[in-house]
Amino acid sequence: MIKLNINNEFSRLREVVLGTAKSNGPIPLLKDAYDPKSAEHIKAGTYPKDEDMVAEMDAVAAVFEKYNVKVYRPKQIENYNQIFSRDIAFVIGDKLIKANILPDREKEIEAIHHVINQINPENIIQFSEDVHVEGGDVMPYGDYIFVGTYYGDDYASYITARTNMQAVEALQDLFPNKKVKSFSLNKSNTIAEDNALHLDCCFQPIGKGKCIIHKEGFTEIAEYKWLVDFFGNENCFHINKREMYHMNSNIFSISEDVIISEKNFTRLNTWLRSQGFIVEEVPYAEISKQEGLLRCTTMPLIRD
Ligand SMILES: NC(=O)NCCC[C@H](N)C(=O)O
Repeated sequence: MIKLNINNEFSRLREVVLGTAKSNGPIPLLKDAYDPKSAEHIKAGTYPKDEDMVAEMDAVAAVFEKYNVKVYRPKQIENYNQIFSRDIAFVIGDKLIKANILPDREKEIEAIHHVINQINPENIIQFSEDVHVEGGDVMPYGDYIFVGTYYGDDYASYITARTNMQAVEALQDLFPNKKVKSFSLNKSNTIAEDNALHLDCCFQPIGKGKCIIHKEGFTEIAEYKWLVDFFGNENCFHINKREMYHMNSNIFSISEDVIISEKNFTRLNTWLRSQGFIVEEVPYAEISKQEGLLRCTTMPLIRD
């Protein structure tokens, strides 16, 4: 049995699901892209190749091995994108919530049944169909659960809006003892620099009471300020539009002190080291072309 335990983004990691890039199938048609950064690379002829992404994910697997973290991989579905495990399900406390994900991605969950079968069925939750939620938008933080969403009436017109207010309510009902705090994120179906696809694309708490944050990711300045006050401005690493585009907030913590980060994130990695973090650098620039990075490709099951 897997004894789920996740209450934040940075306690010592013990077990995790890491996606796979082995068989993504042919380059998608532009009309089938569901995020603007993938679309940009389809148009430019620079869409990432499976073998390059496999090599990048192998580098992450090697870091997990170094830190004795148990890694589960999805079973292969031929010609299907299974890179971003984060979004298909997520763990809060001892519960695994199966995401009601974008229909284009709904087969991904089938490929982790060998993991789900090892979890007490009482701890597996599936919300009703009207509840849209993807794991990239959900972050437990002690007594809080932070949730990225989009408040606009035009929610349905954004393929980049993946978590609705029904999800915020459903999470509050499921965890009555936690404070569920929602954040409305700026969306763009066409311009990647203006699109905070998920909360983890513009914000992430890390160890030592710090966080990474991108102001323009938030539609409500008051909600952005709430986070800055909550962490304290001196503990916030502010990233600009370009850094958000490259997904600097989407690194991944193995513990309070150890962070896996992309090797080209020079400004971020220098700051992290200056704050006493150990930074394990990996190449992830090819994965990044699909508008996801390290947090997106991992789904933690057990932290201390
Ligand atoms: N948590 C995340 O931000 N996941 C990235 C998902 C990227 C994928 N191209 C998508 O649009 O669903």
